[in-house]
Amino acid sequence: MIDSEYFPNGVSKTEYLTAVICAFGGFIVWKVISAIFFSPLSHIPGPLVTAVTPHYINFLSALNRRTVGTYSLHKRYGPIVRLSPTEISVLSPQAIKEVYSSPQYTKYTPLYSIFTHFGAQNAFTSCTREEHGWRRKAVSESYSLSFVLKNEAATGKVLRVVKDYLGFVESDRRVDIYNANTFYATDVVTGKIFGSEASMKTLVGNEAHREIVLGHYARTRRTQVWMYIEFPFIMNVFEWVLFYTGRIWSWVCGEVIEDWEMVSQIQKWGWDAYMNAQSNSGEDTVAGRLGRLPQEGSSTEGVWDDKGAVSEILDQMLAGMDTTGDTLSFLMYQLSLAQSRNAQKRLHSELLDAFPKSAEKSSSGWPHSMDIQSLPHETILKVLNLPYLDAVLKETLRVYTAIPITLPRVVPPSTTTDSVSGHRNGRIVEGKFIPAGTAIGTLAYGIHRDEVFAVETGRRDEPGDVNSFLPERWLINCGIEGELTPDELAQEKQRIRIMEARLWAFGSGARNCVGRHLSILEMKLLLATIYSRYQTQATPNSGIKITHNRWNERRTFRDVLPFRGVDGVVTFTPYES
Ligand code: HEM
Repeated sequence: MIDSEYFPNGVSKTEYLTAVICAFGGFIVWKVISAIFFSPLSHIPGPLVTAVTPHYINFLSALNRRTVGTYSLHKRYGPIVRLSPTEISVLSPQAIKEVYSSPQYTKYTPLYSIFTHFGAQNAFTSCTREEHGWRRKAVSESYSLSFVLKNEAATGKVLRVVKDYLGFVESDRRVDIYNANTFYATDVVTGKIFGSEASMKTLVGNEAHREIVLGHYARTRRTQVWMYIEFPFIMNVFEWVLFYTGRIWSWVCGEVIEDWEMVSQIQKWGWDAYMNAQSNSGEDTVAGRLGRLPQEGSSTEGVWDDKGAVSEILDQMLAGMDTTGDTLSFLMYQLSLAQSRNAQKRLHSELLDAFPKSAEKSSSGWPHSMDIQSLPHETILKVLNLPYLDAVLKETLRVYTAIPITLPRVVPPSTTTDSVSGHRNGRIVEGKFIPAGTAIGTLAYGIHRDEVFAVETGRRDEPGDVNSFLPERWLINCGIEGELTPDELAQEKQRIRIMEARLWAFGSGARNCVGRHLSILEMKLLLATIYSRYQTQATPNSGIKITHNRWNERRTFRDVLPFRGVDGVVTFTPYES
């Protein structure tokens, strides 16, 4: 009889099990050691755990701490840091130039592909230079500085929405600025795309439009976007299951579910507005231009159908709504805090000096009177060049940049061998060889905390370190009056030029923000109108019931929450006339 504790060859089961466990353990140890010492990214500085697994950075994402966590790693390990076995982060002007100025670094698709609409690519999501170039060419003219400022009708469209904003504030001077500013940015960008008549009218109280916008930013939607970014595989499987369940349902019940019926409210609105814009061709709008493209044959390199055009339009709409809305909210909230009282006073004085109340001195009565539909070109240029207004906006874009996260690209292959390292098939970034296929990116949050932004004001109540909000750092001699020698003046100008070159809120290279001129114009026109008329004051814990408190709802997509925990209500008090 054979003892059940032993195999026929005499080896005990315990010995056998021990051998299997040891072999498995050895395999794991070998995998870990080889990942740490021999993997393609093992020579990149970073915590050991990031050489072995992507779960460290995924864990930070789950805690809403990816951006600040990556920045801390840079502070510890320097300008290049490994985030996972297949991803690195870089933080230097040279690396930005290498990665974002070269069209060979393509976009990293798991992040960008969630911004496609109706299954069609657009300028933002297209990956390679070939896919992107012709789309970008087709849209960029409508957003160039000269086109945005082209005529009084173009700027008049923005002013009409500024007037609606004033009406919104006048109806209740305690304003949930998050909603107000998202509404404002939405009405402006849809006015630009579809024309004033066909735009969204959220500020003047169109409830259906408000519901669409707020629904788009509701917590569930944000979580969904976050899931797509962090767990693309799970979400793709989920989508696949949903798609085939729909097909089986159609087959069993005979009820056909069209693909477009599964799209969101805002996508449906964009589709209808685009179709209407094609039949109302009177106004020169972005939608009208895009609709005409295929017939005019302007896009020779690519094929443009209705789905492609609507995808492009939705991309512009969504890219222009919360970026601009959030920037305005951060700026207004910061100015409304007690510590910014002087900044607000200074802005008000600058506006009154530039546009005195007496109508004959002011070019049109604006900003004190809104009985106008457009402003002369010189007035617009004057607004754009007001130094303190400009400084406040730049400082907001620096400290509270609306897209602080890593913008990922993929390292391209190379055809030549690097003469210094002898490596093939990859690129040298920050002096290190990075193999082709590695995800690489930088984050504005970190770039904007570089020492070049630090200033010495000499005042204890105005710390000039990189984390404080100090618009004065963008002014010559930090706005402190006094004579400067020619050398000192030249140094100051150089200091500001360097800071301007580092400001990365709108990205850089061929994929930079197409809407930045529109965005700056709309923000400055609104801010000039508001701060020449009103004092604003933050009212934390206002007790106002806010149905969609987006302030607290933001997930990792923008994981830096400057004003966490406050309800975002600001009181507008008119200055004595
Ligand atoms: C404060 C406001 C804004 C900020 C901070 C901002 C920021 C950015 C950034 C950083 C990028 C580059 C993304 C990347 O490289 O992956 C970008 C791209 C883009 N933005 Fe903006 N944006 C703003 C407003 C707008 C507005 C008003 C529009 C309206 C048209 C817009 C449309 C776009 C589009 C279409 C792209 C993709 C460009 C391309 O890939 O060719 N943005 N934006």
